[in-house]
Amino acid sequence: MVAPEHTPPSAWPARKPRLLLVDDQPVQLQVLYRTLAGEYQLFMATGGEQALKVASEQLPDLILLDVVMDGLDGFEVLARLRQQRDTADIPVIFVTARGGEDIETRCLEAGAVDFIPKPINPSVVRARVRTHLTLKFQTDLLRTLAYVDGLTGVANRRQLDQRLAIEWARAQRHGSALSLILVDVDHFKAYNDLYGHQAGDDALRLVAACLREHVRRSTDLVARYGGEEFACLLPDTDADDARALAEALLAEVRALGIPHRQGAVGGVLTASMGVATRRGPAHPGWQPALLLGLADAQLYEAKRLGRARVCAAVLGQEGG
Ligand SMILES: Nc1nc2c(ncn2[C@@H]2O[C@H](COP(=O)(O)OP(=O)(O)OP(=O)(O)O)[C@@H](O)[C@H]2O)c(=O)[nH]1
Repeated sequence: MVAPEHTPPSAWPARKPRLLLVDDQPVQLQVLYRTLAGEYQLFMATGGEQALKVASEQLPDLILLDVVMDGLDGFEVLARLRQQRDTADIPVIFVTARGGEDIETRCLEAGAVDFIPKPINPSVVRARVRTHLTLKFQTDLLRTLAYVDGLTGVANRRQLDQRLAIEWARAQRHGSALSLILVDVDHFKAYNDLYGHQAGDDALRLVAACLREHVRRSTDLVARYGGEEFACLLPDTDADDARALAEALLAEVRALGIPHRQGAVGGVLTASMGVATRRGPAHPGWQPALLLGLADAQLYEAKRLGRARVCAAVLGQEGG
């Protein structure tokens, strides 16, 4: 059975999808507006520069872009959208009067997902917009499933490994600092045994949210590293700052006040932290695994010394 047109496919978000309509002729914009108003949240631009500005401010789900415009034309706008990280993946449908024979091919080769000829047929526009939004939202969903931990909503191990490789290469290139905090919940097996697996899951969600709330720089990453273990990747963060942050996280996790009768201290759930920092000039033999290994060794040391504490070490020359 075909779903009625007003039933959004399941990958669609609960909010109204956001469309940016771009045409330098107000009459054409109005036609598009009348065709799509109601079902979508619409933004409009009457030129290329304005389109780029609105796109980066509003991050629409889909852009309907006129090809022939004064100033920046549609091809230039699309090329610039692709150069910006935030707008690079926004699908674009070109809308244009039939030009030369190869215009459709040119539009698709430039990276547009589709091409709609003017004068537009409203039901064709609505159908194509719907199709491309569905593809876009399915892609978003797959990306989320591939890179986000299902239980806690923070990054998963795959995302951590990829970001660590990127940040490691950057730190080596610039000789900049890169820190990693491994956070492991203390006596978590006992917690599960005492309070049940469901309560264990809830506790992991609370700890993840706590880490995310306090690891705040836009370049930082909080990830679930394994069962009851998390990682905080901190680019451009030297040993002292990383240690201070780890101490703060230690206090914040404890301050959650999650009761744990067999916890390490104070009858509440705590975590141990292992911190590793790389600094100074690049060393050709160094690999990201070295930073992970060092953080892991520090975590082990924190556990060995009685848990609910921070241990830290540095990879690289002193004062580098
Ligand atoms: N509820 C829940 N438990 C999990 C999850 N992942 C791992 N665990 C549990 O976490 C526990 C980890 O136990 P251990 O590795 O022995 O560590 P621990 O009991 O925390 O002891 P220390 O780390 O030495 O303080 C195991 O019982 C796992 O089953 C999860 O997603 N949900």
